[in-house]
Formats: sequence, C-alpha cells, structure tokens
Amino acid sequence: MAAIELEDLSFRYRNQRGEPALRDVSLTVEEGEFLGVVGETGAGKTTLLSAMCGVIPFHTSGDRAGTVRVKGRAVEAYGSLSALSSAISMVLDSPENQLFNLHVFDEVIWGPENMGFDREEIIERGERALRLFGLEGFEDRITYTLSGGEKQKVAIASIYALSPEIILLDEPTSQLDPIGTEMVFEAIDQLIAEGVTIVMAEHKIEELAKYADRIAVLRGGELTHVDETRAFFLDGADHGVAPPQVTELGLELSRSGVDGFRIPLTLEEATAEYAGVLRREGPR
Ligand SMILES: Nc1ncnc2c1ncn2[C@@H]1O[C@H](COP(=O)(O)OP(=O)(O)OP(=O)(O)O)[C@@H](O)[C@H]1O
Repeated sequence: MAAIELEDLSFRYRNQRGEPALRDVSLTVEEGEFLGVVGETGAGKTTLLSAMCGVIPFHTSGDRAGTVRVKGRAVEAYGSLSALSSAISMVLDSPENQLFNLHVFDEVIWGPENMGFDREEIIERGERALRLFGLEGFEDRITYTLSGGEKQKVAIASIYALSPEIILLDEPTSQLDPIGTEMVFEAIDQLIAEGVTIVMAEHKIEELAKYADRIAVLRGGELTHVDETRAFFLDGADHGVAPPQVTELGLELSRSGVDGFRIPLTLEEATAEYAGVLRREGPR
C-alpha cells in the first residue's frame, strides 16, 4: 500500500491573493521511500507537507480540492491531527519552534505521554529514540543549551518516539552549519535504516543526491518534475534544478580534522566520491 497518495490536490490559503499555493498536484509516495522535494522560495513545499500531515485542513483552513490519503485512508477520516500523528508527523525547519520542554528526556517522551501510553512504554520509547540517534547521555541536558544540530536531532528523536511510519521534514537543516547539517543527515540515515517513509523539503541538493530515492520539483504550486534521483541528475531533463557541482561537492564533502575542523576534499577526491555515490545502484 502507498504511504501517501495525492490526487489533484489544490490549495489556497484563506487570505491568499494571486495564484493558489498548490495546483492539481498528484503524487504517490511508496512505503519506505525517501522523496526529496525541491523548489524556490514560495513554490509550495511547506504547503505540500502540511497537506500531507493534516496540518491542512485540521489546523490551517482555506480552499482545498482533490484528495490526500495516508496509508490508504483520507486525511479527514482520521478526525484530528493527533490521530494522524501516529501515522505521519512533521519536523519543522526551526527546532526552537518544536522543543517545548526544559530537559531532553522530557522532550523526547512528551509525545508518547500525550498519547496516553503506560509509564513503562513511555520510558522505553524515550530511551530507544535517544539510543537510535546517538543521544545517550543527553537525557538531563537543557534543550536550549544544545547546538542547532543537536536540537534538531532531539526534535527528530521526539517525532520518532511516536513511531510514525512516515516522517516529513521541512528544510530541517536550513538554519544549521555544515556540522549541524551532517548531524541531521546522520539521524535521517537512521530513519532510512528503520524503514521509515521520508518526505523532505530541502535546498541542499547535494545531500538529496546522496540520500533520496526520488526528487520532486515544485514550481509556482505545480509539480513539474518527479524522477528517481540518479535519472534526475544524469538524464539532463529540463527540470531547472542545477545538478550538484563538483566544486560545491568539494565544499560539501569534507572530513573532520582535529577538533572537528572541516577539511575540504580535493577536487579529485570529491569527483571520485560523487561518481562512487552514483555508481552504486543509485544514491541509495
Ligand atoms: N498562511 C498563509 N497565508 C497566505 N498565504 C500563504 C500562507 N502560507 C504560505 N502562503 C503562500 O503560499 C505560497 C506557498 O508557500 P510555501 O510556504 O508553501 O512555499 P515554500 O516552497 O515552502 O517556501 P520556502 O522555501 O520559502 O519555505 C507562497 O506564495 C506563500 O506566500
């Protein structure tokens, strides 16, 4: 069964003028897939993710047409955002907006507590989430003293503790430096290993090239292109997204030196590494 199905989805915010935020978007996300969503500012990425996870229509109203199904069931049929959250949940771009508790462990168990699990299950879920994302020892850390990357990892762990089968990430690295970005992608790697379905809006095309199974392009609210990642970059299709440049990769693909200081790879190393990524049976 598909994880998410969109059929002719259109949406206009209540106070929106001009073109609607989404126009006739049809798209299927398979179970266990990692779909990257790219597009310029205002293209509709956040709106698309909000419609997938039920923020639209449960939280944000407007004119909506078409259907959104999560695990074969229309989003409205779930009845509420919290009913949907055990199937699909979203990580926002700013961790500050989604960390509510003073201590890391309280943050991670906050969702399971609100779902009404018994105490043993709550603790088990919290510990498992911290273990999975390498956050053991962070239990008593004060959330606002964490680095940006650590905060975002805690945010992902907190969503993971709800065991949703589908996790949406809305530009989770947009406010992070390269080290923080790497932390987030390490966490995403864990989600992939756990078989979680992932939809991620992301500007860092090099990271999507490495991790995503398919890439979708939104432009002016329309889905203009969707393809398997390898074909997306190699087929030269006119999707308007610049392929990862080797020179950019030279900056992106860096390794840790002393005290975590980043050492850029040489151009030859970066080229070889990117070719290696593509040579494997696709990016993933
Ligand atoms: N609450 C709102 N009310 C009215 N219009 C909105 C609202 N939120 C978004 N929009 C408009 O809908 C369109 C799509 O916005 P959206 O935030 O989905 O784009 P985006 O691709 O996520 O952009 P960014 O990369 O800047 O986050 C834009 O024209 C935006 O101005």
